[in-house]
Amino acid sequence: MKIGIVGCAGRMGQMLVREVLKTDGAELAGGTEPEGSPAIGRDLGALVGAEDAGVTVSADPKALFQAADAVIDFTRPEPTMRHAELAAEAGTALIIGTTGLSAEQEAEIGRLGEKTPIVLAPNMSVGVNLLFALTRKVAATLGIDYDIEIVEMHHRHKVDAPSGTALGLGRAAAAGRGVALDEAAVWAREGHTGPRQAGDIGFATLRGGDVVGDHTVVFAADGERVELTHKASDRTVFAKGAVRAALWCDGRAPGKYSMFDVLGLAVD
Ligand SMILES: NC(=O)C1=CN([C@@H]2O[C@H](COP(=O)(O)OP(=O)(O)OC[C@H]3O[C@@H](n4cnc5c(N)ncnc54)[C@H](OP(=O)(O)O)[C@@H]3O)[C@@H](O)[C@H]2O)C=CC1
Ligand SMILES: O=C(O)C1=N[C@H](C(=O)O)C[C@H](O)C1
Repeated sequence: MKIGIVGCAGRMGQMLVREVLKTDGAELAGGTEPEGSPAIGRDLGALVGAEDAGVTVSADPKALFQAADAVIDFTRPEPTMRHAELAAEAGTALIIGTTGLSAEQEAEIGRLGEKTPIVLAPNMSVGVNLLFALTRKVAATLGIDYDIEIVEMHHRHKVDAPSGTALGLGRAAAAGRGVALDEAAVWAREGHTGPRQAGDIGFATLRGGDVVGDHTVVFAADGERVELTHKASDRTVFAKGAVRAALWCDGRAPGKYSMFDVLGLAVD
């Protein structure tokens, strides 16, 4: 399967290039970066410190979507939306790891998914997808007496908050309680906030250093506390999940899919 990487010089882009190069059944179709990037014209293998791959970085996503069977996108919301349009036009599968998408943008991706398979997931690691399922189950089991708080920490370069994964954990907790996240979420606290309201789902965001991605869901009651934690120490876990999703799209019917679909995890 020919796989293209948009944003191939980014932190995740480089991991994805390396992962495609070492995956059986996957071939690198090319990569893109924005116009003016110093990476344009460089061999993709050399870009990531590997042997020459025989394909170069371009600023032409349209050509990449025409050449590839699947494209993986870990960039920013605006280019991701353009890439989703190109995927739908070319009938190329698209794997989206970009976070910080608005509800409207996610809905538009759903519409474009009617034309081609699109996998959209805020976290492609197996461990975090299991954590989504566990969070939903624990929230449903423990009930309203257990206050839910979601804490995440990421590296100093991250531009969106809370992380896409923290939002996903919030949605899972809300689903376990049978409520909508928007009605329960407390995104941050400052000043004289008054006491915590029963049913709130609180978020706390930490940024610093080179932290790859830590997430904890706290269920705090009188007399005890349950904590579910995932810590990513290597971005390879996300790249492996994304390449697995791209291969999973081979021959797949159009649709908007999640990593639960790719991993065969059941939602109950
Ligand atoms: N779903 C998951 O499992 C994970 C998701 N993420 C998400 O992935 C996204 C990227 O993260 P990260 O790799 O750390 O960020 P980086 O900033 O390191 O990488 C983003 C890359 O995209 C490039 N880019 C920007 N605009 C375009 C464009 N129009 N065409 C092509 N390339 C473009 C950037 O180029 P330039 O720098 O020149 O602007 C940069 O190289 C974030 O939203 C992050 O939250 C991250 C890890 C895991
Ligand atoms: O920006 C990152 O680095 C990460 N972003 C994703 C998110 O927002 O949840 C996933 C991972 O935690 C790393």
